Amino acid sequence: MEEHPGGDEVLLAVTGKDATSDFEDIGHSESAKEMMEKYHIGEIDASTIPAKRTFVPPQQAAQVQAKDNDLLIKILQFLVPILILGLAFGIRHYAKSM
Ligand code: HEM
Repeated sequence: MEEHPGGDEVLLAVTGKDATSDFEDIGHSESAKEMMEKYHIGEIDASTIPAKRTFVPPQQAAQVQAKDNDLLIKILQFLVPILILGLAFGIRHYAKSM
C-alpha cells in the first residue's frame, strides 16, 4: 500500500468491491499490469462480489468523522460571535432600562 505510486487512499477507496474498472480507468502502464502478477493471490467467484461497496475501512470512516467536525467548527465560528454580540446588546439594553 505504501509503495503504490498513486497513494494508498485510492486503494482504500475501492476496498470491498471489484476495482477492475477503477484500475483500468487510470490507464496504468504495462509495467503496472505486470506488477499485479506479484500481488495475485487467487481467483474470486464473481457472483460473490457486491455490486455496491459494502465495507468502509476504519481509516476512511475516521476521515468522514473529521469532515463532520470541520463543519461543526465552522458553524460554531459563525454562531459564537453572534451570540456574544447578542448577549452584549441584551446586557446594554437591560442596564439602560434600570
Ligand atoms: C495491484 C494493483 C495495482 C498496481 C500494481 C498498481 C500500480 C501502479 C503503478 C506502477 C503506478 C505508476 C504509474 C504507472 O506505471 O501506471 C500507479 C499509479 C496510480 N494508480 Fe495504481 N496500481 C494498482 C491498483 C490501483 C487501483 C485499484 C487504483 C484506483 C482505485 C489505482 C490508482 C492509481 C492512480 C490514481 C495512480 C496515479 C496515476 C498518475 O499519477 O498518473 N491503482 N499504480
